[in-house]
Amino acid sequence: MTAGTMLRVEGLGRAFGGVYAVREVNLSVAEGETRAVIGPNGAGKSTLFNLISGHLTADQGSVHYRTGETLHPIDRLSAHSRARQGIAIVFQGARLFHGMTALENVMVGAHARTRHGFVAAALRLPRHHREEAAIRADALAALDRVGLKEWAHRSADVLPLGQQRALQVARALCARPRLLLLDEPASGLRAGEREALARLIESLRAEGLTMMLIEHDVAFVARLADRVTVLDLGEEIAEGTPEEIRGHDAVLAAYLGQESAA
Ligand SMILES: Nc1ncnc2c1ncn2[C@@H]1O[C@H](COP(=O)(O)OP(=O)(O)OP(=O)(O)O)[C@@H](O)[C@H]1O
Repeated sequence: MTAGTMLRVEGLGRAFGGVYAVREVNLSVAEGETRAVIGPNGAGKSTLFNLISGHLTADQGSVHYRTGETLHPIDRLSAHSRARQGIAIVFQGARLFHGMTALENVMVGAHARTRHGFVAAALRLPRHHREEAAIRADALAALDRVGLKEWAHRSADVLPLGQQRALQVARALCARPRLLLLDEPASGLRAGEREALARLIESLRAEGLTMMLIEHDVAFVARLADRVTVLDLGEEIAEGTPEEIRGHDAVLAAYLGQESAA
């Protein structure tokens, strides 16, 4: 069976103070694909993710996303609406809620997507109790999926960094995403923690979840990604399989340029 397209980005552009952070970017991500987005610092990777998730609005271009059988434009939808349609993002360096358990951290994320949300929760309406039980079950399932079930009732503050990242992924999974955007989930992790995260991403990939992943380590990318998009100065300079990208002249130039500037 040929997989359909999950996401199509056309001519996408966004400027800050007259300078393009993302410019004329075109890409398509297939259902079930893991797409890595790489590029030097300031290349526009995070901006691209925020344009897809709706946390930033585009100046130019469009984003189409699969709902049902076809792709639909989502440019006019808020981040909240896009999240409800299954686009989840784990922000770079996202924080956890201190003083809460791992389970509560996941549940707080899930409350934001419910129909009644905090108002019903605060008023303790009956419908809130039904929702609360459902959210709790979803949150426990998400923790189990990332290997943190044993930590559910422990304070999130004591989690090692690698498990904090897994907890962020659990929060995103609790919304039952169809497209998961991970912005540098491995940054700052030690080798063992990176390995655990790689295995988690591999397991989500094996489940068929469509993902986009920002990452600097080319070996990490080669292991996890089906295809790689390379950005430099806001523009897409290459796209291909990890093997194709590794030998690409423009990619090497972008990275070497960054090293010599550093
Ligand atoms: N909210 C903002 N206001 C002003 N400029 C911004 C804003 N967000 C991003 N930029 C600029 O847009 C460019 C792209 O930034 P972006 O964070 O998307 O790059 P990146 O590839 O994710 O970089 P890094 O690898 O360092 O995270 C940079 O020059 C950055 O300074």
